[in-house]
Amino acid sequence: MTQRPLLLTQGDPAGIGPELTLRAWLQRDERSLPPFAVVGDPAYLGRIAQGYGWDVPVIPVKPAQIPAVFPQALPVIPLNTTVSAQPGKPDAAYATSVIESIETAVRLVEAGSACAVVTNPIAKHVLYDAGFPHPGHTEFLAALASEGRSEACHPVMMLWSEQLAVVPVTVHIPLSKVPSALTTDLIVLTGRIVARELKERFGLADPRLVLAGLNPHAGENGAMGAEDGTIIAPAVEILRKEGIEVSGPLPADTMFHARARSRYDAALAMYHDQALIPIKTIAFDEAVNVTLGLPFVRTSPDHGTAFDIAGKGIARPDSLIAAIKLAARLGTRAEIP
Ligand SMILES: NC(=O)C1=CN([C@@H]2O[C@H](COP(=O)(O)OP(=O)(O)OC[C@H]3O[C@@H](n4cnc5c(N)ncnc54)[C@H](O)[C@@H]3O)[C@@H](O)[C@H]2O)C=CC1
Ligand SMILES: NCC(=O)COP(=O)(O)O
Repeated sequence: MTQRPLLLTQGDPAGIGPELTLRAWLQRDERSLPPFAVVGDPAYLGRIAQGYGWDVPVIPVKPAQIPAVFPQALPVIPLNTTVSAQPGKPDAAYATSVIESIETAVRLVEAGSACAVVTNPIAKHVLYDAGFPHPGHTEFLAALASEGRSEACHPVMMLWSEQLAVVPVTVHIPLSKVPSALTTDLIVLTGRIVARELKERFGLADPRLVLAGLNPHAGENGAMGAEDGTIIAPAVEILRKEGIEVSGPLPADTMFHARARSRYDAALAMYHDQALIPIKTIAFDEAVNVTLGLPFVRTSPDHGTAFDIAGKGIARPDSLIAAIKLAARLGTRAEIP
């Protein structure tokens, strides 16, 4: 069996993605990383490596050449657009290259040339300035995956680590819009996808889910908010009837300590920060963002573009490396003989 390589996207060229990618390649042996290539601008990556004095030969390749090149050089699938960004100085002028990189990586994975996509961080506001219509990677990847299908993919964001896995049911929307966006149907759909993929992709025989409440004390019997009883509790009932092991709604403030975490495999949170604060507090350097509900594997580091430290050589590659390893593990299912 030959494992197909992974494809890393360029991410925002002014962020820490390029330097982390170079560092990951430098650590390929000590961290036992599978072969990967970047979809990016080889000249730009070469300049970043040179700026740090890192010995990273960068070689433009076609997908089939990645495994042979990877041991000696960082393989790069060249973009049509060139990049001349300055680390730490985001600019919407590079949005075309950012989007082209993601789209090319997805198409190559769909064509079977690679087994998974690992995205480097993008700054959403920079892409919005250039007219990008999707909230983030998660929704853009689902839109790309849905093209030509009769039914659109429903993407689910999961932040995963050995200690904790969390899923925000609503994602990149203002807090004020969360109560109206939260429906029993949305929670049930999310719970089904999480249960199915924890089984099929992560290999858990009987995944245990918990659902957080939305309000303090999960609503305190309705005195502190109605949604826990009227929207979340019915979703728990429906999922249970479908044979999924699930409990909740639980008060969110007491479900993330170590003993509570030992009782479930994934926690569904009702909004972005309810999910991401606990995992980034417990496992900032190890956690991985993985998109469920897609027909291909996509992972990403848990952090963003970190413009404040880009170009300083101090960004830690650990979460990107964890994302590469998880993508390889999940992508193994799609291995070719
Ligand atoms: N998957 C993605 O594409 C993601 C993109 N973002 C984007 O990133 C941009 C910046 O977001 P922020 O909230 O500032 O979060 P951030 O994760 O970029 O930075 C938060 C803090 O953590 C530090 N940090 C982040 N990664 C680090 C690393 N590998 N090593 C050492 N320190 C690190 C940064 O220096 C900063 O002080 C936003 O525009 C957001 O849209 C945020 C999260 C994920
Ligand atoms: N806070 C998580 C995040 O922003 C990741 O979003 P996405 O780009 O993976 O959709």
